[in-house]
Amino acid sequence: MGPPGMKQTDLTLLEQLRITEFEIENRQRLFMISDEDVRLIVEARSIVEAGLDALVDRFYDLQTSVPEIALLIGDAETLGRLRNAQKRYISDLFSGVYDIDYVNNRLRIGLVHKRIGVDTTLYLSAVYILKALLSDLLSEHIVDLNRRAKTLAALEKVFLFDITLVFETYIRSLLSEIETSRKKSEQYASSLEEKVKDRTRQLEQMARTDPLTGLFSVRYLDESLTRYLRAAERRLEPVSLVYIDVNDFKEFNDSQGHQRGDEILRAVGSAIRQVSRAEDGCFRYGGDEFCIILPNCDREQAQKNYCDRLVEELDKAEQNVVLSIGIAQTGPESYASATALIAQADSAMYQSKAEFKSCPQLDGAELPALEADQVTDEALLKQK
Ligand SMILES: Nc1nc2c(ncn2[C@@H]2O[C@H](COP(=O)(O)OP(=O)(O)OP(=O)(O)O)[C@@H](O)[C@H]2O)c(=O)[nH]1
Repeated sequence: MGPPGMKQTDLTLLEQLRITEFEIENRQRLFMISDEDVRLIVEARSIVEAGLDALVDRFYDLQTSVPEIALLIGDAETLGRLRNAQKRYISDLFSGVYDIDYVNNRLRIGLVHKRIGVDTTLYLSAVYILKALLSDLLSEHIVDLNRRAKTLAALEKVFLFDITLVFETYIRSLLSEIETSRKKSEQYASSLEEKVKDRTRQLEQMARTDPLTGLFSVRYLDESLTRYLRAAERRLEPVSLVYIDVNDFKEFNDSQGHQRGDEILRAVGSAIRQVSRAEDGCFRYGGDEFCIILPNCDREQAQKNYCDRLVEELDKAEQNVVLSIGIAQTGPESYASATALIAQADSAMYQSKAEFKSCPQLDGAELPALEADQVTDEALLKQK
């Protein structure tokens, strides 16, 4: 083919197949077509011209008697065109000029045969019949046996020369069909691969997300927290884990219905998203519980910059919802495991809840302050 970007239709058949004058001469040499062969063929021309119409009629009588050939030819007009083309071919054959034009016409025949679906067996049998008819005609008129044999041998060589050209385009056109379907199946495979990747991404996203709140699902909490802890350890930064539980959530469900319960959980989720930074990890732990990982954040900052703001934010949407919140900090001196940190934050949350339950009329500000060594992690109650 030509330079990249060039279309097949920009090139002639000869250019596509790289058949040059030199290549034509080379082929003639390979089939040993000598000047004498060409001369003998040209000398037989008058015999052929005189019998041309009858010969072509006979040829098509034989061809159309084969049902599959008659079907391929199809109609009288096509048959008429084929007769003329065949006459031109025989005239060209006996002109003795096997140049670029001649070759180009032969190549075109291969292409047309391929296009209309003439298989190679039918083509070869037609060549055989034509050659037999021409042999009969020439044998009838060339009396000198030696000359007759030489003329028929010369004809044989030119026929072979022609057949190779026809097959050349035939094969090339088959190869380009294979190439086209290979490209198509490659495209199909890569589009399929893309679809599978997209779907996998979607499924992963779905698996990672809690559908009700849009926060991350608990399934990834351990794995994710471990990653946060490793990163914090490398940078010697503290990490805080905030454990949140909705107080008396069951009551909302029981008295106002499950849908109302869902609405509250969504409101908590949305308040969490509102106050979280992009680098925080927000998880629904299950039921009415939530876990937030705050990287590079100590307990005090978690309380002031996160928990207080979260309570304020939730208050805008739900005035009667109270959260119990526990905070556990780890690092920068030493680092707890993910499981231990979750357990600490959970127990801090429980302690805070217990205090709220024993003294529900107090709000957060009035709650007795917890001693730092009283619990591993400070328990906090956020109450409105
Ligand atoms: N509406 C709704 N309810 C849920 C969902 N998941 C869990 N629950 C319910 O949430 C309730 C949680 O109740 P508990 O664990 O007893 O907690 P609580 O009522 O908040 O009690 P305390 O934590 O002691 O204040 C249960 O009744 C669950 O059935 C959910 O996705 N939607």
